[in-house]
Amino acid sequence: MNILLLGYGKMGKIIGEIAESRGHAIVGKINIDNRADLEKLDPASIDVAIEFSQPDAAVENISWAISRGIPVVSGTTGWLNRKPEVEALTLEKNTAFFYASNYSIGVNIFFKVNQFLASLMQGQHEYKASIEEIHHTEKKDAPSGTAITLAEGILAELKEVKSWELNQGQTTAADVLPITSKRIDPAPGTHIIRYQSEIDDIEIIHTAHSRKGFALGAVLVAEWIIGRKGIFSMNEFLSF
Ligand SMILES: NC(=O)C1=CN([C@@H]2O[C@H](COP(=O)(O)OP(=O)(O)OC[C@H]3O[C@@H](n4cnc5c(N)ncnc54)[C@H](OP(=O)(O)O)[C@@H]3O)[C@@H](O)[C@H]2O)C=CC1
Ligand SMILES: O=C(O)C1=N[C@H](C(=O)O)C[C@H](O)C1
Repeated sequence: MNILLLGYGKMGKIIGEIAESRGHAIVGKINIDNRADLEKLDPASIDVAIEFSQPDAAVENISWAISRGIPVVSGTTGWLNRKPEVEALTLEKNTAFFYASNYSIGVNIFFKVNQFLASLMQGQHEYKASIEEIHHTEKKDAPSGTAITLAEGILAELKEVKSWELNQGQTTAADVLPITSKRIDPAPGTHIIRYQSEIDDIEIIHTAHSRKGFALGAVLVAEWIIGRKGIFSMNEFLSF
């Protein structure tokens, strides 16, 4: 499989290594300073693009590939208000777009555990729910995309909670789910869900030990998406 890497930073580099170890070829490594190289590539020779760049570059990168009929696997966080645009372009060009805020299998199991726990907590009004996420200091967005997905899972189950907000320690209303973002090197990604009451606390934690799980997940999805058309997420990939 010929893979174009849109974004060749911390994630792009590990994805490239894992893809090559699985027998794939990397046909382009695109960063902010060599975007002009895109025009030297033959789109017909690219099987899939894997996009891990940065929030303000994601739509341009993804649209470049989709508009040439190249399926895209995207992991960039912090741009999802524009996801409908990308999805419409995907359908118009009859290609494929896959998005996940987190490609690690462990986190996707954690998403399910989070939603199940939230369903059990529905109606237990003495508990206050909160989320904490910890990442390295180079991270550009807050809260993390994973924390937002976790918050959406909780909001779907806890009827008394109406919205989430980025919070750095202030008291929040009972119907608001606070998300605290901490930036501590070299944390690859830790997410903690807490339900706290006067009597006890319940916590579930996912800790990534490296970026390998995110990168391997993205490569496995890139292998899976070949030949598919449409809009996909980890739910389809993992058959959850
Ligand atoms: N979904 C998931 O599982 C995961 C998602 N992520 C997300 O992936 C994204 C990338 O993370 P990470 O690799 O750690 O970040 P890095 O900052 O290490 O890498 C981002 C890369 O994108 C490049 N870039 C910036 N602008 C453009 C542009 N216009 N076109 C092409 N490339 C560009 C940067 O280039 P330059 O260095 O020249 O500025 C940099 O090399 C983040 O949004 C992060 O949150 C991260 C891990 C897992
Ligand atoms: O920027 C990162 O590093 C990560 N970003 C993703 C996110 O925002 O959730 C996934 C992972 O936690 C690492």
